[in-house]
Amino acid sequence: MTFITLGIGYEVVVYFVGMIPSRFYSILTSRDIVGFSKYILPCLLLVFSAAACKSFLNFMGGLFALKARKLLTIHFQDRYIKPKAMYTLIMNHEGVDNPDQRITQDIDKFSETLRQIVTNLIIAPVMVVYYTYKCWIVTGFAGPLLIYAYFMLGSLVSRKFIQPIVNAVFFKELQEGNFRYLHVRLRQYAESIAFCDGEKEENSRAQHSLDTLLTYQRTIVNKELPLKMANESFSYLGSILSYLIIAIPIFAGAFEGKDASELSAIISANSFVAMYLIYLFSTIIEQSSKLSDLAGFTARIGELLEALDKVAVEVESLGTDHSRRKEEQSNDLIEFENVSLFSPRSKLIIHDLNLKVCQGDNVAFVGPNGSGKTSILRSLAGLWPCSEGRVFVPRVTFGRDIIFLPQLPYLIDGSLRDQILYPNTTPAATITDKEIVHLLQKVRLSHLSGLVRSYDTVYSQEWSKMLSPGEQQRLVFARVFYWKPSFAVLDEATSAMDKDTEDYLYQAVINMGTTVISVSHHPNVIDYHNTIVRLDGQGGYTIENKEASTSFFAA
Ligand SMILES: Nc1ncnc2c1ncn2[C@@H]1O[C@H](COP(=O)(O)OP(=O)(O)OP(=O)(O)O)[C@@H](O)[C@H]1O
Repeated sequence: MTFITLGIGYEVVVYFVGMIPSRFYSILTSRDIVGFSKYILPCLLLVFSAAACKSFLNFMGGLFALKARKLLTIHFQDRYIKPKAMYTLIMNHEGVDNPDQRITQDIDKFSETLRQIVTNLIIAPVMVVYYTYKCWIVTGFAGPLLIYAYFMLGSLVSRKFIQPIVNAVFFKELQEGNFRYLHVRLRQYAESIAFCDGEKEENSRAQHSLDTLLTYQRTIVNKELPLKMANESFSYLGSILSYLIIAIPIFAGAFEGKDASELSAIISANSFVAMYLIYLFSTIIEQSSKLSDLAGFTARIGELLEALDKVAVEVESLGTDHSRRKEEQSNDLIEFENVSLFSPRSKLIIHDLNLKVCQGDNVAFVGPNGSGKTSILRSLAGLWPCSEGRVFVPRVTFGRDIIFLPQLPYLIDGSLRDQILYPNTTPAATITDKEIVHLLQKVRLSHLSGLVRSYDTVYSQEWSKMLSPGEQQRLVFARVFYWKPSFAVLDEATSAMDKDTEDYLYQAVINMGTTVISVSHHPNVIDYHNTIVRLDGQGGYTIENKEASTSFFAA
């Protein structure tokens, strides 16, 4: 409302500013010195009011863009960063490129372009009606009719040039995302690249990506040229049209009997009305190039929104599949019942897996690379749906019943305290300094106390520099000792540790009463498990335990 009020206020002031020349003509041609000096002050006031209104309008536009970005980004983040949605989107919807870029950049550009358009267009329709009326009073119906016909022609021409730009903007943003991702990866893998002397190759890849991006950018620049030419010609022709329109009543004899000074004042006042009406239409047409950008950003944001709608349905079906529990299902049991699983590329991972994991029954999944060990854990976590059968798991509340540690330790941007508490699902979860010292001792990372400034000092990328991969795995392992879950699912979570620490940590977790479900290639780790599930990579498996050993093969 403030925005609209300011806009209307500005237009009213502009109207009076527009009348200033006409008033001066009249004062000067009649050599009225008293009138002249009296008119200076209101004239200055009008000019400063117009400047103030325009500045505040711009300021409000800034706030509008900020609000639009905030609302949209929060909406997208809430739908994207939620259980399983982000993972499902990235895994199953590869067509939706760079969702991160759409959320962090495209929404911002969308809001900024929208602001420019809205600032110019929010009150344009009202003003068009008002100035049509004013123009009609002076020129009769012929003036507005000419201007409207002119406007229609202008819109048709610019419309023809907009569509190709919309597509180009869409693809340019896609390449923008790819280019940015390439640089993020360079930073992430700087050490590996340096070890391999891969800089030359990386440089040529970066160059290629930049070339592709610039080709699209160049396409936009090319396609904007005819649009800009049409819009500019439309604006300049418009100023001539205003004199054509004011000529109508003059030649029709409407101002017969007026002397030259009166006539020049009338021409000045009336041509302003016609000119302003044309200016309003030109402004509307000029927005077309911004509209094409806006349409490009809208397409990218809209596509993500549609994908998130589909993801919500997919996640819901995952949820019903996964968390259905038997009446008699106990909280101390994980059960795979006739589970068959395929990868997203339809590779058979496991056929008809039947396995009960009771408390104290430590299970290890073993098998060659790519045989599907992690995939089975994905079905356990509810990330992949089973094509047949069900996985029954205890209530999945992180830290109480089940905890997953992947092979790549995930360290957050935060303090040491945050690292241990992650993911801090319950606001009540806290840890004292004494407990931190104790946990660090437990995972053999006592020296970390000396490396951090305090347990609450926030670090981001420094974590990966402060700690080696094995140390990062140890730090993440501290979460198991903090949460003391019934089940710990460890997917090669100790693969980078030395054997001694690996043995020590496995022993400590089992002594704590936590049941471990592991994936590992290390024989010493496998020894800590009483049930071994061996995958053959073809969908078949064998189960070995202390009492007996059974074999199952894919049909
Ligand atoms: N997101 C995915 N899309 C398509 N196929 C996938 C995906 N993730 C895994 N796969 C396929 O599923 C198969 C099993 O992968 P998985 O990661 O479970 O193997 P793994 O036994 O844990 O291997 P490793 O011992 O190397 O860790 C692989 O052949 C892999 O190509």
